[in-house]
Order: sequence, then C-alpha cells, then structure tokens
Amino acid sequence: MTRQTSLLYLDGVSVSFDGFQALNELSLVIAPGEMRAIIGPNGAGKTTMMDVITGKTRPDTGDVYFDGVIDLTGEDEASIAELGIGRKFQKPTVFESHTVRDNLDLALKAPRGPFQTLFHTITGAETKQIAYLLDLIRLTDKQSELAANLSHGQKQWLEIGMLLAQDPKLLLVDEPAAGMTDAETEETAALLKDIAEDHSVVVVEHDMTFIRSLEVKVTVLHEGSVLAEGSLDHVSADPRVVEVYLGR
Ligand SMILES: Nc1ncnc2c1ncn2[C@@H]1O[C@H](COP(=O)(O)OP(=O)(O)OP(=O)(O)O)[C@@H](O)[C@H]1O
Repeated sequence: MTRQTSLLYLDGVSVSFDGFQALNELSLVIAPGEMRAIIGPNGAGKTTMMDVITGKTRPDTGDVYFDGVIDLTGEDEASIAELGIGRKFQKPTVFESHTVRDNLDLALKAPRGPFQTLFHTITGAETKQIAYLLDLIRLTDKQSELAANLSHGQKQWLEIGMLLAQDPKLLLVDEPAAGMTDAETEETAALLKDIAEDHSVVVVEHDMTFIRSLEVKVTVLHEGSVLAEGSLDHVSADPRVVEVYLGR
C-alpha cells in the first residue's frame, strides 16, 4: 500500500528520550477500514507510538501521515483530535456523576477533543444516534444509571461510546481488556469487531486470548520497531517473537 492510499502511515519514525531509543525506525501502515492489533513486551514502544500518532510526542525523525496526505508531525494534539483520531486511554474517564445517556449526549455535542459543552438541546437525529450507541456499547438497559455505578468494563464501553459519538476516522485503543472479567473481555472483543465494521481501529493489548478473538492482523513491536507482522498464528510461530516473550 502506498502512503496516498493508507489511513495511517508511519515510516522510519524514531524517538529517543535522554539517549534511550523508544522508537527505532518504526514503519507501520494501516489501511482505511482496517483493525490492527499491536502487541509487544513491556517497553517495546507501544505507548510511545500512540503518543506520536496523537501528537503528544514529536518524532526525532520519520514520517507520520494520516489519510494519505496530512502530515501529523506538523499538527498539535487538539488539531489531530479534530482531524478524527480518537484515543481511548487505559483508565476510563467518564463523568461519574452523570447518567450513561448524558455522558453520550455530552460527547455528541462536544467538539472533538476535550469536552466543553454542558448545556444544549437534543435534536431527533441525536436521539437516534444515542440509541444506536447505547445498543452498540451494550448499555441500553443502563442508560439511566449514573456512570459511577457501572462496572469497570462497562465504564470502558461507555468511554468507547463517547469517543464514537465524536465520529473518529481512526480509533486508538490502549489495553481495553486490562482489569476486565473474562466475560467482559470477550464482550469487548465482540464490541470492537462491531466498531471495526465502519471504523479503523488500532488496539494495543497484552491479553492474547483477547487478541485471538479479534481475528485481525497483528504487529509485534520490540525495541521500538516492528519485529513481526501477520496473523496471530503466524507471529506466534516466529522464533524471534517467542524469544522476546520468553527470553526475558
Ligand atoms: N517520557 C519518557 N522519558 C524517558 N523514557 C521514556 C519516556 N516514555 C517512555 N520511555 C521509555 O521508552 C520505552 C518505551 O516505552 P513505551 O511506554 O512506549 O513502551 P510500551 O510498549 O507501551 O510498554 P508497556 O507495555 O509497558 O506499556 C520504555 O523503556 C520507557 O521507559
């Protein structure tokens, strides 16, 4: 795939912190509509890669393009969010003292990026969109509950719903299954597969059962670059991948 036809294009991206090379000539291409799983041992550079894509960290060298033509290295965090890259951090950050429904409503009304609008009226189209999102994130029955009363997994789903309300082209999801029950983990994989039907998704995760159930191409990062790429079976059979996971 060429840069022009890609959704996300990283080429030769390097980042160092005080002489420590967190990303080392990293190259990664995500196609429009693709869901990709990123794995790798602790310190492999997964978070730094997400930070580079979202403008939190500037690469020392390398190209980062979104939608074929937009040079992300020239944009700040707010404008990258505005361009349609949504990021779900590991810890859920929902408005605990608002209902599930109001959380989605606030996200729908807010400009992309930090939420600003608290008072507004709801249009018919928004009511439909909220119903769609509640169904997608498996929280229709909980819509009138305060977000504070949700389980950890349900809070994660609500936050994913809030990001989707902002209609991102690309959703970056950092360890969604961390701290979830087995049942929630399984449901989260199903939820991401539903989302991936009409969004591009990059998901970083350590839980291999979860990765397997996504049934998508996997990229293995190690020491800041791509070690292997392909199906989970393909990369798990790669002796270099086995070595970095077991040889530590
Ligand atoms: N701001 C920083 N200053 C110094 N070193 C940093 C900084 N951010 C990250 N690092 C180092 O860069 C390396 C890559 O870190 P990164 O968090 O990207 O890895 P990761 O693959 O996300 O790991 P994990 O699975 O543990 O979250 C680590 O060794 C980390 O200590």
